[in-house]
Amino acid sequence: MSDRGNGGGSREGGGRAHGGSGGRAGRGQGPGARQGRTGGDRRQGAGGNRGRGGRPPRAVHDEARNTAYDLLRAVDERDAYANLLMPVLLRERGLSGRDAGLATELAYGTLRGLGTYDEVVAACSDRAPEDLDPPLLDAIRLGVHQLLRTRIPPHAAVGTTVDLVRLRVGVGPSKYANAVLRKVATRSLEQWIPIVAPDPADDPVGHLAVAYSHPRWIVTALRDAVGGGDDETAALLAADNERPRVTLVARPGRASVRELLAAGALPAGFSPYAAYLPEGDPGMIPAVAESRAAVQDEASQLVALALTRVPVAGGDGRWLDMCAGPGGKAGLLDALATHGDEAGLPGASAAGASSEGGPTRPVPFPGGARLLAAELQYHRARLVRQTAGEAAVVAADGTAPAWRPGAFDRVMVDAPCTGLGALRRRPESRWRRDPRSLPELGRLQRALLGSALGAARPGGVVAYVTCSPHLAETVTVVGDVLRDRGDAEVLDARAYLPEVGDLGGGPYAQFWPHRHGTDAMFLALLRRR
Ligand SMILES: C[S@@+](CC[C@H](N)C(=O)[O-])C[C@H]1O[C@@H](n2cnc3c(N)ncnc32)[C@H](O)[C@@H]1O
Repeated sequence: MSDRGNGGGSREGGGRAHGGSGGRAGRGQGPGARQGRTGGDRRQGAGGNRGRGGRPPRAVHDEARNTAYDLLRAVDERDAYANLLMPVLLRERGLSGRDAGLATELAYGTLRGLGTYDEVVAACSDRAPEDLDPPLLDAIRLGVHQLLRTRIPPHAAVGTTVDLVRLRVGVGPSKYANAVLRKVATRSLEQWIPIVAPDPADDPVGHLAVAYSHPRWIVTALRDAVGGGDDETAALLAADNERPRVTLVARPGRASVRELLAAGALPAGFSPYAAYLPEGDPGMIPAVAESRAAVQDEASQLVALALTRVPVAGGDGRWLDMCAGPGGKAGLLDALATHGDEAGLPGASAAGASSEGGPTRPVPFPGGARLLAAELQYHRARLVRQTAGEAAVVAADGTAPAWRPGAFDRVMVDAPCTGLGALRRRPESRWRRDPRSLPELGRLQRALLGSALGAARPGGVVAYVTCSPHLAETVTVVGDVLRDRGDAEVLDARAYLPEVGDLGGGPYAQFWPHRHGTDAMFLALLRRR
């Protein structure tokens, strides 16, 4: 993984294990070379795992921890996506129930927290984490996660990690891991943070980066976007470290929230088509298995719904989703276009609101439209076909449109972005994102939004959406495109989401994990003049 990029130098704290004079520890070096670098720690391991007569006992194979470890190695060695690989590993190894839950929690928690953990490791060793052999470092991180963020007893956290290192890395490194972890175990996470993180008075961003395990540039970007100071930034970063709840969408005309509730889901807070699944495999719910319902973040549902609620005068039969793959929003838009917004809005009616309420009042769409879903990548366009059954789906470049200008009444452009709004979902992604991708993404975002406005007819509506709150991808893009084109006006997106509060100062709507429990999704609604 690329960059830990944290807040800066650790301050001296708990006694460091003596790692000797640098050099990489690991399989390449004989264990003898490393013995003694761990501070000459001859004491019994904290796991009590030294056998009689001083000989180490046979390490115990622990399938859940081994699986978590293999996931960490795959993420590091071959850039695997944790949330795609983990289900495969669990299936291959026959892990289910508590073991599957443990393996997943340990792997994802370690990936999220490693920015903090590496600073603690640095304070407990005279070798910098980056000088350690990556397999050893990953195992130690797994142990630190168990010590500092789980209820696993310290002796078990240390003992099982030492066993893991002995089995998977070597006997010498296991002694080093034992020494480091025993030092880590002398303090709680709350006690380590003031020791290893920069002083918040001197370096607030650096402090937050270490305390909440985010790269520094992401802390800066999120702090600018949330605009609420360090306390609110801390709440946001903390929410990024939580496992997101599983939210389902019942696609109108195909499934109902009632059906999802009957299958064990709970009522949702905002979207009339959402339900929360507290536990269990969503794929076991018939409506999900039959693609009538799906897993979809509530903010993703609401931005699609908001686009359909803006009244448009004249015809309203042609909709476009310009960046549709893999098809989450297209699946909902397709169902809304075909069957209408069945759930409706309190106090609004499809018949009267448009004429009586003026052009800004939200209106439930009555149905009878057709969606064209476009996606650049052919294999992702195929996925859209599975979710958007009534839509026409094409593999097409939205910046070089195959459709006539001004052909659509409503256009969704859910632009490619850094994904900083969905860090909760992809545990390793914060370490892989690169701020150097922003200029190129910005060019594409501007081109796509310009093209979306070109595709909308005068009076038609465009939704510009990103799963990132980064200002360079949100307000800056919209502002630049509006200034250059001069043929669109901004609507107050919040007016089309009356069930959601706290969406910011407008006219855009910004969702937040710590405020809404959703991804940090951004929505701008624009009307073509
Ligand atoms: C943020 S994702 C869209 C997610 C999708 N709306 C959903 O809800 O499932 C952005 C998508 O835009 C596609 N894309 C990138 N450049 C594009 C272009 N020039 N034209 C059309 N699609 C493009 C990407 O392949 C990616 O699938």
